Order: sequence, then structure tokens, then C-alpha cells
Amino acid sequence: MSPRALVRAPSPQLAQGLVTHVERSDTVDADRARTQWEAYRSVLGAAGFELIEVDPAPEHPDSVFVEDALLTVGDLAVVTAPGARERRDEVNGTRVAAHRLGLETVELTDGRREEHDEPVHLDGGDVLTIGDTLFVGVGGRTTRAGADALGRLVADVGRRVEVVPISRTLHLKSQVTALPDGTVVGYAPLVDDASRWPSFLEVPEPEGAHVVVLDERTVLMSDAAPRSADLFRERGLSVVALDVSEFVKLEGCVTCLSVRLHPYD
Ligand SMILES: CN(C)C(=N)NCCC[C@H](N)C(=O)O
Repeated sequence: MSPRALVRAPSPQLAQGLVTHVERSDTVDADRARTQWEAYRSVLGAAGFELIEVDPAPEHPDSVFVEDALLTVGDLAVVTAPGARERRDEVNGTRVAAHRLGLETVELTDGRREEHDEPVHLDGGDVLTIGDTLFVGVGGRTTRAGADALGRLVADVGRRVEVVPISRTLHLKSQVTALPDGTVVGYAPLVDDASRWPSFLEVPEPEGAHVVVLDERTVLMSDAAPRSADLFRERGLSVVALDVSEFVKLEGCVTCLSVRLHPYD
């Protein structure tokens, strides 16, 4: 079966999306964002992904960052519990999409609070999967209680959660992602603790930290990191580079724009 990817069209209100660690830009162009998103879709399609569209949510400026609202672990779909109040209703659409796909769908939270009376929050952007381990960034949008709740859900399907404290970026995957062989890549000034990764490759540009694995030999990344792309090519990888500048202005990156259902994520 070919890999599948969920995507969600950008809202015309994208410019009103949240920003936390970057200055708000007054140059976000929703039409340009739409063109960039269509190019992103085309790359996934050309790479063999079957594209599944989550119903658009124009009333939610950040809904294009669909990765935060649904997580898949094998055939299990986890409806997330976004840490930002403004983004919580985005899961209504991703839940419907997961059901339509016929995935076993579980909810991360039913509103219960966990130990220490901490709310259960988890954004998909905080979950980096390498092999059987889900590394979960805690300290930004995701709470420790959210990571623990995810750990309980995925234990049933043979996966484990490892908590990664973060403070320098919005999400864990804003600071690190992984190449097909599991090497973690990151831009050192934005990585909280590079030494915690057994295999870490420092990249020379912030956007070089974000890759989407298209297959065992190919990664998708921003075209704003040409020197990082060269590093990946030196390791034998093919690179597809795209302009995602409008999403970067809202603290997004290539990973946030899809939920991939394949063995690499
Ligand atoms: C890995 N990353 C960065 C993500 N998965 N999501 C980005 C969300 C950006 C949005 N403006 C927000 O602040 O929520």
C-alpha cells in the first residue's frame, strides 16, 4: 500500500496565526501561502503519497499546520489536545478525517487532569518518532501530563515515550528532526541539549533542521537552507527543496504541513 499523508488547506486568515518565539511579520501573503502549499502537496504526490484532505477550517488561522492536531502511530490515530487555546477546535476536523480513513482513533484527553493537577496537552509538532520511540518535547505547548497520557496510549502498540525538555523553540520538531537513518539534525543555537541525541548532525542554517522523510533516500526541506541540503547530499540523500517562507513567518516548517502515515514518522 502506498504511504498516505493528511494535509489541510491554509486559511485565508493565516496572517493571524500564533507566533511565540519570532516577531510577528506584517508581510504574510495568504495567496502566496496557498501557492506554496500546492507545491508542497505536489511534492508529496510525486513521491508516491496518497493525499487525504482534512476539511478546511478557514476560521482557524493555524489549521494548515495539521501535524499539531493529529498523530499517527502505525494504524492508530491519536487526536491531540493542542496546548494553545486558540487551536483546540482544530481537532474536530482531524478526528473526522481519521475516522474516514478507517483508523482506530483514540482521544488523548477527555478533559481529565493527571497527577499534579496538570492539564493534558500535546501538539503533534512535539512528537519526533525514531524507531519505536516517540520523543516528546515538553515545556512549550505540550505538558508532562500530555506526554504521560500519550505514553500510556502507545504502550499498547509496542511504542515508548521519552520526554525531552524544551525551552528554545515552539515545538520539539522546530529544533530537531531525523534523517531516514535516525540521525537527528538540528541548528545548534536552537537545540536545548544536542548531547542527549546518540547521533546528532549539526546543520549550518535554522531551516536545515527540518526534514520530511519522503523515502529511505529522499528528504523534503526548505529551500532556505542550501548548505544543510549539501550536507545531506554528501550523506547520499536526495533532497527536494521548497519555498515555505510564508509558513516560516508563522513559526511553521515543512513537517507541520502534513501528517504522514508511513513507517518513517
Ligand atoms: C513543528 N512545528 C513548528 C509545528 N508542528 N507547528 C507549527 C505551528 C505554528 C503555529 N503558528 C502555532 O504557533 O501553533
